[in-house]
Amino acid sequence: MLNRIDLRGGEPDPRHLLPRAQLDVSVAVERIRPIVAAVREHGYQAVREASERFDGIAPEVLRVPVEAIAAAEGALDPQVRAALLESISRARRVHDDQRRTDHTTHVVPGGTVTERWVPVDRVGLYVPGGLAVYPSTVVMNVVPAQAAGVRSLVVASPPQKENGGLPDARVLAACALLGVDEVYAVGGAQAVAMLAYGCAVDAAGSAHCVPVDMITGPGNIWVTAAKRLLRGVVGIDAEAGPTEIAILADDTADPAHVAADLISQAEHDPLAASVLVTPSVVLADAVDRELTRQVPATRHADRVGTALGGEQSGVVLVDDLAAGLRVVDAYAAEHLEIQTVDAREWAMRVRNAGAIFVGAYSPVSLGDYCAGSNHVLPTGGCARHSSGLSVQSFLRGIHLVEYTEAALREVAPYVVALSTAEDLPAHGQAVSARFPQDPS
Ligand SMILES: NC(=O)c1ccc[n+]([C@@H]2O[C@H](COP(=O)([O-])OP(=O)(O)OC[C@H]3O[C@@H](n4cnc5c(N)ncnc54)[C@H](O)[C@@H]3O)[C@@H](O)[C@H]2O)c1
Ligand SMILES: N[C@H](CO)Cc1c[nH]c[nH+]1
Ligand SMILES: [Zn+2]
Repeated sequence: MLNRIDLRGGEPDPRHLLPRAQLDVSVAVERIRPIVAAVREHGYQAVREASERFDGIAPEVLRVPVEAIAAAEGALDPQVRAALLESISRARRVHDDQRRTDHTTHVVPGGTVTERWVPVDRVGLYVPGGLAVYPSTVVMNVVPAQAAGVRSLVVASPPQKENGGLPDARVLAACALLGVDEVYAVGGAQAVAMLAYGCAVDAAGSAHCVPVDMITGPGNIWVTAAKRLLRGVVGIDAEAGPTEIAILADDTADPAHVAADLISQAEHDPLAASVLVTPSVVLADAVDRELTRQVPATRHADRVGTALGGEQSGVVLVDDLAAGLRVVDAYAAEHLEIQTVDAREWAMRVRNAGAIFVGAYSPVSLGDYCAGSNHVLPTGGCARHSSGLSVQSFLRGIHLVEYTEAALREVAPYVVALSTAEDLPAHGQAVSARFPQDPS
């Protein structure tokens, strides 16, 4: 069922053997560029046109009334409420622990550098709502932003025809549980553009969205492309696009569980990637049989079949786990499961992954909802350089430089020497001007 890539008996560069999905973010950027330009120029009208085109509904009032948010919470299924509260409480425990304190380094007597951690002022949190709806992503965005101390939080999520053009009711309820009351019924690239550029008053006079400083959150290829395009206008977190799972497994892994985990992430998106890396042909064959059995029975069989059959998914056969480790490191998956003997030891050797799920009882779905970890994670190989969403994502470190007169005098010759070396003598002059009596 899965494409098979055989790397045994050699050491070819695995980066060329595990392609990502054919529609990549750089191609998508060109397609959404006109949407972003239109929102910048025409604001509300362009947002509505794009919503009509891509979501099939364009609410007249983009900002969700606070009464609708409260009503959604009131109508929330008790089981979903309990699950969301548990998810919030576990995520809070982890993210509260990530808070940073200011730190002062005494560089020399009289000379200090203090690092102040200052939260971003206003943040736009994207919550997907196309093929699936994501109340859990409200939790994963809002909890770290609140723990960081962000003052102004706004959520954007696509309008749903089934909810009269409002975002999904469970998404709204999750916002209510977390105390977020600024929510817009906008999705896709138009939402990212609206958050970045702001949006003037709408026909009803109430959709005034003030621009944000930063946009975080996951989304499909179009959302990810818009974040890449608008990076610089606003800050963004890592590119958290179509979901990926890689599983490094040996023949101790249960093939039914491996298959279930591959399917679980493939159900997000036809562009999702599910990759098994193993030295065991026996396991690979057994997983294939399990997929043949399980896929037709799964609710989103079509989407899952497309994702698993795409060139971005497959089984990679390797000589041994050490070779498998090199493959998963080169791939840098959003999620990496390790289902091997000594799983923790292998996990500790991994260099590149958004999050690592260790052993038979830590599947990705646990992390998606209730582990306490964050599920907004880098995709497309961005795990080589970026982290998942955390408190740190919402903080800026600002250096406070404080030198006394004596400390500046002591270092002045070095500043002058370096400014001369760079042919920027005014820099040195700005220091020596403070000590006119000193020999230069
Ligand atoms: N990496 C992560 O951390 C993470 C977490 C959760 C979900 N995800 C991913 O988020 C994505 C959610 O996707 P989704 O589609 O369900 O919701 P979404 O909200 O990301 O996308 C829906 C929006 O896409 C826009 N759109 C649809 N077709 C378009 C087109 N042809 N051109 C331009 N815009 C278009 C629409 O405006 C719509 O509102 C999935 O790919 C999932 O794998 C990633
Ligand atoms: N697996 C997704 C991250 O790629 C997160 C998620 C939310 N809901 C279900 N799954
Ligand atoms: Zn998931």
